[in-house]
Amino acid sequence: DAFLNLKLGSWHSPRLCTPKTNVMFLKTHKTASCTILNLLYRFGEKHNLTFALPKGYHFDYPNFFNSRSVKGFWWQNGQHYNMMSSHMRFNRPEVQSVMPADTFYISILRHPVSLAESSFNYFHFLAPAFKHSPSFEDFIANPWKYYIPYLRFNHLARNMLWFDLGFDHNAEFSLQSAQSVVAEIQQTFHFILLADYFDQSMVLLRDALCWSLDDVVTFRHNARTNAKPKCLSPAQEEQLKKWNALDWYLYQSFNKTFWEKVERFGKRRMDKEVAILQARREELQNLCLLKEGKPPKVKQSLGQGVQRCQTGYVTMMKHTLNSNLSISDKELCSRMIREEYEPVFYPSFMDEAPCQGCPQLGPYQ
Ligand SMILES: Nc1ncnc2c1ncn2[C@@H]1O[C@H](COP(=O)(O)OS(=O)(=O)O)[C@@H](OP(=O)(O)O)[C@H]1O
Repeated sequence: DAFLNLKLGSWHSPRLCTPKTNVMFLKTHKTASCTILNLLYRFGEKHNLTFALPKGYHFDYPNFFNSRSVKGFWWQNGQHYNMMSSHMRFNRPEVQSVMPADTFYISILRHPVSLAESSFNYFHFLAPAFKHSPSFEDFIANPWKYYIPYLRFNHLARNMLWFDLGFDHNAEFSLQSAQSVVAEIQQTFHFILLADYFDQSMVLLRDALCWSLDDVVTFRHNARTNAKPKCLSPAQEEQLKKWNALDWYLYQSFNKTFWEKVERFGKRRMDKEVAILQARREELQNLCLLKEGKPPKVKQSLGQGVQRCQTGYVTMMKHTLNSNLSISDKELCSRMIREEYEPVFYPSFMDEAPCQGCPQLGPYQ
């Protein structure tokens, strides 16, 4: 059925809604956010949209977002952008001063247990708490031995999503305050995606934005190749949830609303659209990528400066294009594999690389 629809090109049929072009994506860490960035850049490029870009590498992360960190922004000019999508610590009034009033706000969460594992590996040398723990297991067993609250970058080791969304990641958990934070997020963000249900998220996103299905087809970006599945015990998982109690509450809340949305969308319809999305991804992977979606490993190292999305402390998957592509397929495929801040593929709306002139170091240096 999915393949039949695929062949008939049903997702190209005209929609009875107007595609949204003003989108703010709060790019949280280790949540498939580079993959989302890829689709936003592609959509922006296709529709000639403007992006609010940081003056440096990030919007002054981990400090709160300030409109002064947007390249070329001068609030007195009353200028606005269509899209904003780099890492930041969210600050609603400042973001609203840069983005138009009808902006569609989205962000993405991931289950705190797998998020912690990804974060421990990726940010091992950046978060002091991780750096000083001999192993992930040691950290889980006794995080307070390694964690000093409010030490710069230690938020990457505890309630990182809560922090990125602009709240105090060291606050004691209380149901009342957690509920009020969730309510505030719900007031600001129109849709919270879940990395753990990426394809379902894409189907809902496409529906909410009135985009085409091809607009939300992506390859997986920024994945580790050396990620051995960690066999954590149920007790260790519980410890991690307790340690990240604010993020765990956040995740549970938005997981619940996510599945309510799926219910409203229709489960059968969801299954069908997910199947079409997956079939299209496979088709594009077969067309574009060497060895059908099994890209060769590339050891990233600090100082390369190109793929700034990647710190170099872990081995990342690097997509490699098939060599015999036609000119038009090559253009399509190049866009599909474009990483965050890859100057070679800078679209026209990025007149210069945001990192030009920056020291060739990894993130946050
Ligand atoms: N499509 C899709 N579905 C599910 N998961 C995905 C997807 N794309 C990327 N990923 C995983 O997201 C992790 C990278 O997240 P980010 O791109 O947000 O990282 S970063 O903060 O910008 O460095 C990284 O997780 P780990 O591999 O566990 O580290 C990616 O594998």
